[in-house]
Amino acid sequence: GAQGIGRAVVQSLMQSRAQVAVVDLNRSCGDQCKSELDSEFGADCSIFLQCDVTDADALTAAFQTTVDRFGHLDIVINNAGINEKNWEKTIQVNLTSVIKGTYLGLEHMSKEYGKGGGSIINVSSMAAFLHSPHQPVYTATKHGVIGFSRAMADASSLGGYGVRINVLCPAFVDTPLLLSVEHEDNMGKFVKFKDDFKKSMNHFGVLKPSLIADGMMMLITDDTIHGAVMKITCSKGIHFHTYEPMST
Ligand SMILES: NC(=O)C1=CN([C@@H]2O[C@H](COP(=O)(O)OP(=O)(O)OC[C@H]3O[C@@H](n4cnc5c(N)ncnc54)[C@H](O)[C@@H]3O)[C@@H](O)[C@H]2O)C=CC1
Ligand SMILES: CCCCCC(=O)/C=C/[C@H]1[C@H](O)CC(=O)[C@@H]1CCCCCCC(=O)O
Repeated sequence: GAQGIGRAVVQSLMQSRAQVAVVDLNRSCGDQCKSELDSEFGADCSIFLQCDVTDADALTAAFQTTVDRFGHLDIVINNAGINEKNWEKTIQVNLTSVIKGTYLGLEHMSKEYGKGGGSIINVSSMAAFLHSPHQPVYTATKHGVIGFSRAMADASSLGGYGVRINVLCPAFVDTPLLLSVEHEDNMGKFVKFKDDFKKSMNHFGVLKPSLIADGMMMLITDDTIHGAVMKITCSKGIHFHTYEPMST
């Protein structure tokens, strides 16, 4: 992502000397992000690829271009997310493309395909734990991201893929997406519940994107974390959801 949480994560990755492909639909935002990264880190360390993640062929090509450019892939972050107005599109961006991005990540990183392993982080939301009348389909997609990622993490363990798969669930974060909740263009008919949403935001507080980047870097660098669901909230900071162990 070229803005919001994605932009903060790119900054942290590049400060840690990673080479990064920024994939985003928004060309002007992507161009601006790329030129900022070039000034700070040099032009060879990043590429911007304009891509609609719901276009399966374009997403496949973006992965291939990245591998062609940098030689291999170690980390995939499926971060793109939109709000509610067009519910089918919301499912395509928030869930279908996360699944597609995970499968493409495995094609390029899994030991099953003779690759060297890696790490995938799928971005969900605290909306997966505390549902909201303001965003029913957004909420459903974020539940879906967790279910899919946990099951894939188990598949990766059992299949010896060598790829860690984790989920990150932020509460409210100060990004352009958060401002979108005031607009009918993004929320559709649920915009009328915006006062409720704002009340919840005032109550729980709003996080800085840099804290989400810190959580993301923990998931990337700690190779003991696999199949985990990280939550980030104002009240508890970075922490993990605990699940009942599965009965056998
Ligand atoms: N901001 C918040 O309060 C929270 C955000 N999240 C999640 O974090 C993720 C990032 O959100 P933010 O940075 O806040 O949003 P944002 O709107 O600031 O950034 C999202 C980026 O995704 C890109 N994007 C949207 N549709 C796309 C598509 N079809 N193809 C490619 N790129 C596309 C946008 O151009 C934008 O640059 C999302 O999955 C969101 O659901 C989760 C919890 C809280
Ligand atoms: C519109 C995009 C931003 C979406 C932010 C988000 O994911 C919001 C989730 C809220 C959901 O809609 C209803 C809520 O209550 C969620 C936020 C909850 C934050 C909980 C923090 C708890 C704590 O501090 O302990």
